[in-house]
Amino acid sequence: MLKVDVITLFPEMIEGAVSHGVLGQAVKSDLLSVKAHTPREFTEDKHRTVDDRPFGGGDGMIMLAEPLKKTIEKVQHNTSKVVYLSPQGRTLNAAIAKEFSKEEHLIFICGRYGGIDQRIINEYVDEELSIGDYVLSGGELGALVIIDALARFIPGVLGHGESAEKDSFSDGLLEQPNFTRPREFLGQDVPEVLVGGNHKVIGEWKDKVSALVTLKKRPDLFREYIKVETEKYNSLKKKKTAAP
Ligand SMILES: Nc1nonc1C(=O)NC1CCNCC1
Repeated sequence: MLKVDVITLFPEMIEGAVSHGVLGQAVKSDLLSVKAHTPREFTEDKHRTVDDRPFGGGDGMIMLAEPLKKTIEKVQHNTSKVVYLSPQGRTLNAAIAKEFSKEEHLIFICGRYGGIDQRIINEYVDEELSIGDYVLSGGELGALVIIDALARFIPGVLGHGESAEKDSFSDGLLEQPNFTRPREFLGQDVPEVLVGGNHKVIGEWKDKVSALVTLKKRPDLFREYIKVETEKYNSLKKKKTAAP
């Protein structure tokens, strides 16, 4: 079972978010463990200080190294992967979420204020990860986005018949449009093919429309998809011609 420890000044943000929906069910079913830890537990002064002014001046306070060190060392063991949420990291995508879902133990460090002391990054952080090119007030929402995205790749988390492999982006394409009852709404009908019951034809329709939606909305993704599929085809062809 993948174990996730989140180091945050606001543990209730994490605890609340992982107790609902798909994530809540995954935790309840012991498919995933998510625990939050605050560096304030490891402060010794009466104000429970976790930040201080940056050397060299500048805006924003910096999270102190000592309470972070103690919190990390409380949860860390030899198979831990320590991830710091930061705009300076590589940007999250489905492939990274899938990669992370295979880890044994993830520790997410959520910075607040201006960030954390660089010596913590140098000493403990295996990877910085960003959820996008913008600045948040804290790393907690980033950690939750990653936890939600990676959970979908853990076997058993999604319902029967559902699979993260069919999610948008997982096969490199956006998802086709979805419909449910009624058959007609606001003068718009459900595509006939989807109510025809022929699963082969429905699957072909979904694949075609998924490619068309991607071409229209994300031509960059579509170009990458064509490149990957062409490489797969060429490699298969090479194997066939090489085979005795
Ligand atoms: N973008 C981001 N992806 O992950 N974290 C991000 C972020 O903006 N973190 C803040 C940076 C300034 N200090 C508070 C946290």
